[in-house]
Amino acid sequence: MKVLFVSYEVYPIAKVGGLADVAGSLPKYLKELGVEIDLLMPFHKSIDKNMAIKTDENISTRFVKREVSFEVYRAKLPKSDVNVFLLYNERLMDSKEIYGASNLGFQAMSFSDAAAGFAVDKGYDIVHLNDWQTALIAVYLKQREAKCKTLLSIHNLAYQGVYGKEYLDLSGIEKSNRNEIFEAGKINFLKAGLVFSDKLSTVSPTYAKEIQTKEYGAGLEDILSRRRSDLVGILNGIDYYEYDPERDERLWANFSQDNIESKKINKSNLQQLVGLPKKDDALIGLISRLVDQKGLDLIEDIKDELMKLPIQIVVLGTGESKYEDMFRILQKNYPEKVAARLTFDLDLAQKIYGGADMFLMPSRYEPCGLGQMFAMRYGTVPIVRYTGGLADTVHEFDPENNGNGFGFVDYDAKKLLGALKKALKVYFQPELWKKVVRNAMRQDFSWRVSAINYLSLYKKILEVNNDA
Ligand SMILES: Nc1ncnc2c1ncn2[C@@H]1O[C@H](COP(=O)(O)OP(=O)(O)O[C@H]2O[C@H](CO)[C@@H](O)[C@H](O)[C@H]2O)[C@@H](O)[C@H]1O
Repeated sequence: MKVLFVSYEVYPIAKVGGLADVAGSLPKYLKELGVEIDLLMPFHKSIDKNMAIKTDENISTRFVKREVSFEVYRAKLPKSDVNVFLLYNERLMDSKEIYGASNLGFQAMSFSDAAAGFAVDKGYDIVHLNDWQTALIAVYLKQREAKCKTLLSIHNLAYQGVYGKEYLDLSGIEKSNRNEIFEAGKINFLKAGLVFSDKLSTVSPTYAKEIQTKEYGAGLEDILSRRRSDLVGILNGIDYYEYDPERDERLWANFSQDNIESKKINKSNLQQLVGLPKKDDALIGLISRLVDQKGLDLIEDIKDELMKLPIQIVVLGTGESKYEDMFRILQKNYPEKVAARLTFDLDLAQKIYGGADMFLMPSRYEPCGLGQMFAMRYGTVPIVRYTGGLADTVHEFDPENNGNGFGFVDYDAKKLLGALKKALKVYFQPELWKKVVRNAMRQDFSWRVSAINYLSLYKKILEVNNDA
């Protein structure tokens, strides 16, 4: 079985958020299961030119109205045997930011058209698409009458790639394929993928159900519920080789379930690094894109009450200025309690996962969420809103000492405060706290199980193919 996994982000080559983590790890595990899998991504301007070798191949668009030619580069996914192909066009890749191109819509469309050609030329059986940026591949494959099948994975329904009519004209999408993807004068790239892909998946079972409702469907609930028999939720995993508290060189001290005490060394070093006083207060980490999805307005609502609790907060994130400002001001007003690092820093992220006591993720919606999984792997207890993948991975610590975290259901700031207080109560009983930390560390969030689920899905897609 030959699979082409297509993504705009692949860790460690280019990363903005969780999509990169998935694309940089799932293919490795599928390869171990015997799938012949290659990655395909744009050669973003931010990527070091020396990491890949230029091949003598070029691949051109076939449908988009202004023909675009891409040079094909080749590399290996670091620490693996997985091939990565990168498509480069100097004019289209004109920004150091992954999503900063002057014409991102046209870039994504041209990349998708060329990617469809690449998949056909190389004879892949399945093309695995990820999010709106690659969703048009399903349409272009259909227009090529290609044999290969498609799976579209939704990592975040809120980003859909919606563009004006001129993009529909530019796209070269045939009239017969336009019906559902052109609405109210706009073309919707993600919807095109939802209509034309053979199978659909999203990154947790709960989110798969939620997105069929008006509350979470972001306007696409109808097509998603119509296609529910083709839609599955497969929980993301994390890379257990790359993220291992026993070996992680970014930590000051390594630790394991049997040696949780060493985690304290990381805490005090982290406090020093970010300029917080060394105290026994609970150190809460928050690592996130600072956007509405992540429930940060709940923090804003209770910030004064929060500052009265025996806690310190270390925030690492970039995003909307209203949230960056909120944390900047909190740090200014409470320098002993809040450290805000408004930057993108993978090294600091690991130090926070390793050194914090708790990890805060009060998301409004969360397709899967990786932050809480990294946190648990490093013995950092999650406090979450039970939605999407957070509901599938975090379970309330109870009087029988079962459970790996704390949370709340209603999207309500007081409920968040209540969850934090529950966590603090346990935190100040060190023997009990060790139990919840151990429970969190004992979870298996590796790709082991989920990769097998993807493999079964690939097989199912090909069975459909053979029957046809
Ligand atoms: N400033 C910063 N510095 C360093 N690292 C930072 C950072 N800001 C964020 N990160 C890292 O980016 C990743 C975020 O992943 P998440 O899955 O938690 O959310 P995201 O919304 O990006 O992903 C979307 O896609 C993923 C993958 O499917 C889904 O899990 C998720 O629910 C969905 O919203 C984590 O690895 C985190 O450590």
